[in-house]
Amino acid sequence: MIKTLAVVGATGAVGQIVLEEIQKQGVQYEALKLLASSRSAGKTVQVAGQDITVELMEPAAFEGVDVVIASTPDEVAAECVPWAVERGAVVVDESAFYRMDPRVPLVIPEVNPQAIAKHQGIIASPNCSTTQMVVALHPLRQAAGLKRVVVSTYQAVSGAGLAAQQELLNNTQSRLSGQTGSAAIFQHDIALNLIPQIGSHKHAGFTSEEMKMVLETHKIFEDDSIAVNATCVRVPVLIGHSESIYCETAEPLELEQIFELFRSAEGVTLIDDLPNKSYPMPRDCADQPDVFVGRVRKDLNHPCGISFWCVSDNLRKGAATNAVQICKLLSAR
Ligand SMILES: NC(=O)C1=CN([C@@H]2O[C@H](COP(=O)(O)OP(=O)(O)OC[C@H]3O[C@@H](n4cnc5c(N)ncnc54)[C@H](OP(=O)(O)O)[C@@H]3O)[C@@H](O)[C@H]2O)C=CC1
Ligand SMILES: N[C@@H](CC(=O)OP(=O)(O)O)C(=O)O
Repeated sequence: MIKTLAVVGATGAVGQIVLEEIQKQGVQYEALKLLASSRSAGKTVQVAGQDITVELMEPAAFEGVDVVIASTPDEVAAECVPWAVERGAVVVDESAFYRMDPRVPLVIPEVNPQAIAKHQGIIASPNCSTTQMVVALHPLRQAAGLKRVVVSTYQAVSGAGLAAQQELLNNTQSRLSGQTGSAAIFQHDIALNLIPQIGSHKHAGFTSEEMKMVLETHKIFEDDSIAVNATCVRVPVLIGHSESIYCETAEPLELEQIFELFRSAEGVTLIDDLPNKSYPMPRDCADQPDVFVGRVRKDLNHPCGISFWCVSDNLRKGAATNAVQICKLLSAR
């Protein structure tokens, strides 16, 4: 049982789902604190039928807190996470800021729960696009090794926070009424459009989001030899990231074996019936905790090549659900 649990960024796109997931997953705590910036301090949020006032996040707010789930922008995490750790709390952080720090475990409970044991006060939850891909690849890798991954993402606007969802809705209304919409959160107007840029230029023409998919996959699987090549695209969908994944295992797998691996994998739901038009789509997968897989095919030209389609709610398994699962693992230790 956690004595005092603090949710930082409780008013954000991810933070709001964290509050739901805490109840859904049955996290046991004596007291719950909600923290955010001065923009939201003083507002009331309902959690499990109880009104809780949002407090200002400042160093003293972490006095007496045992566990923190933090969902803030990177620069805010950089400042506030040490405040909590210095006061003895363990922090599950959703931001990208600490993920590649060698002292910080980067954890997906279905894949590398053992990594939690090495924490020194901070445990990071991975990037949303990386999480769903790694959950889906894990059973294939366990059965036959993993050499190469080529992934193209179709990422929902909610990946960029609450304000981004409003930008899609406003700009779509504008377009439909014959006007042009302005772009504040995204690089271009996202309405009825696709933007092949998520994050900033990072390395050799790849964006920061694409490089996260490479580096975080290596860290979680503890294997830098896996060749990962990502192209990340923003699409005009509210919730649910989709991914077209091509991978090459070290040993060949039969198609029926691949289906069976997906069917029995923890956290994976297989929906694959093309003749009956049945496959995962983001609208159907929103609000669900799992990673959905479908359109599974063997490469016609390579014995170890496998193609599949993967969809998951970026705010749930991509963020809040994963962080709350980590919190449950922590409190069970
Ligand atoms: N959206 C997604 O799919 C995913 C997001 N993440 C990560 O989760 C984190 C949160 O993202 P998201 O919820 O989408 O973002 P939002 O913009 O929707 O929410 C941000 C939250 O952080 C709070 N915050 C901002 N600045 C401060 C501050 N100075 N002090 C205290 N609180 C502050 C906001 O509070 P206030 O109401 O006061 O502004 C709000 O609660 C980010 O690091 C993001 O990269 C990770 C995986 C997936
Ligand atoms: N960048 C992701 C969401 C996200 O916030 O990722 P990260 O936590 O790695 O910054 C997206 O926009 O869909």
